[in-house]
Amino acid sequence: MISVEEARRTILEGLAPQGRESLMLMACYDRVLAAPVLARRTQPPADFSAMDGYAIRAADSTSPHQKLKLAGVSRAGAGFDGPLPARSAIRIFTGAALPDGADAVIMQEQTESSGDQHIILHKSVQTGANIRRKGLDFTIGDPVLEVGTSLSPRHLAVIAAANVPWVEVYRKPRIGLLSTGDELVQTGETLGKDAIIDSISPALSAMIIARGGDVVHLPIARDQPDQLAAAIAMARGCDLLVTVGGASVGDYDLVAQAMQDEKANLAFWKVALKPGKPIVFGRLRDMPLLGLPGNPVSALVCALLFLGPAIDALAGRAPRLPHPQAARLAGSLAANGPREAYLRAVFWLDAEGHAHVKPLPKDDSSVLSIFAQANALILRPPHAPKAETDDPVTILLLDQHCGI
Ligand SMILES: Nc1nc2c(c(=O)[nH]1)N[C@H]1C(S)=C(S)[C@@H](COP(=O)(O)OP(=O)(O)OC[C@H]3O[C@@H](n4cnc5c(N)ncnc54)[C@H](O)[C@@H]3O)O[C@H]1N2
Ligand code: MOO
Repeated sequence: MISVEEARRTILEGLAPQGRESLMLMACYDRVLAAPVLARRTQPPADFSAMDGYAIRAADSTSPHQKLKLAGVSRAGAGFDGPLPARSAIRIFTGAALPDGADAVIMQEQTESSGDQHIILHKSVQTGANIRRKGLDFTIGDPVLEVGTSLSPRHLAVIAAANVPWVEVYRKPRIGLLSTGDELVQTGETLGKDAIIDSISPALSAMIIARGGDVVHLPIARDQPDQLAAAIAMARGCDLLVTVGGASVGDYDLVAQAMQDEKANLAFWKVALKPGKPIVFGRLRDMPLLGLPGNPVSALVCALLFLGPAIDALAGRAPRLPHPQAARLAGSLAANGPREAYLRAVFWLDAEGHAHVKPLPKDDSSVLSIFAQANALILRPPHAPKAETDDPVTILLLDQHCGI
């Protein structure tokens, strides 16, 4: 059995974006840049006022109560035409271009109108006061964003300001999703005596979308080699095929077998992890295949630890994992066995901001109702000794960011 870390490294090593496309800016939210964004204009395009007030020569403000003639107006989008006349001021508004010859803006609160087309200055101002210089933000040709940036609203703002309407992004990874098992039916279908509802596909489907992939839904494959082979064949063109169930050693657990039959390159089929020991990874011809275990909690914990980072790598992002955090244990834990364990738990902050975590009961990998109450996992290294109330433990938060 290999470690969680080694398994993740093996999965990620061969994964990279499989294509790129040019998209309209407004369609780029949460996509990943495949080329740097270069500014197609200078921003601001000229020296602009940062305040409502008067454009002046700073030298005219040095003597107290200086009176200046009002020579015109400069508004955002409609600047004053011509140079600033001597011993004059131009009424100027925030975002308006500075007239030639002016080298400062005095805020209107620091002036007073004398009622005869003149103003009186109540303060002296320095050269450059309240001016946003041309190119303060960026200059034409400047790289404003780098390859690999995950585009959030603030990134869209700078791309728009740089006058870039089309953006080069990586194509979304296509993730095939294939559940296996004779017992499986879909939610809402008529239930046979031994039926189990496929609860994992809807969860993984949501996670794939949340992590930036497109889901290719494949039909449930029954526990027969030819059915599984047919379903796998339908996944052609996917960037990654995820199978669920059939990853263990039972007579009807066919995923590793199918990979051997197809002469796939099988990298591993067991990881020292609890829950989630039977997890398969390999390559079928050119397509990577991640075989998740069928127990629902195991499948979702494996998705968090392996599938999420794999989608990130295929999408061109740095692989994301929940950040480990320290918390005080509220309860007790038995010594851990040889597998790295992830225990369902509830985390909270007390009034002083200290983190606490309480392990949840029924730690069986089929029990979804408890997993649904958890907001954290306690991470137990292999062979961790038993732990008691107030002992420090490491937790991972199950927040929106991880997609589970
Ligand atoms: N002799 C051994 N038996 C098992 C081992 C082992 O090492 N030796 N490992 C156990 C562990 S750990 C797990 S986890 C499971 C994983 O088994 P499989 O990946 O082969 O999954 P199945 O046998 O197909 O199903 C297990 C369980 O999960 C239910 N299931 C399957 N798919 C879904 C789905 N899409 N939605 C909801 N529930 C699903 C299925 O009905 C079974 O109850 O193997 C242990 N056995
Ligand atoms: O993945 Mo299995 O949980 O370890 O039940």
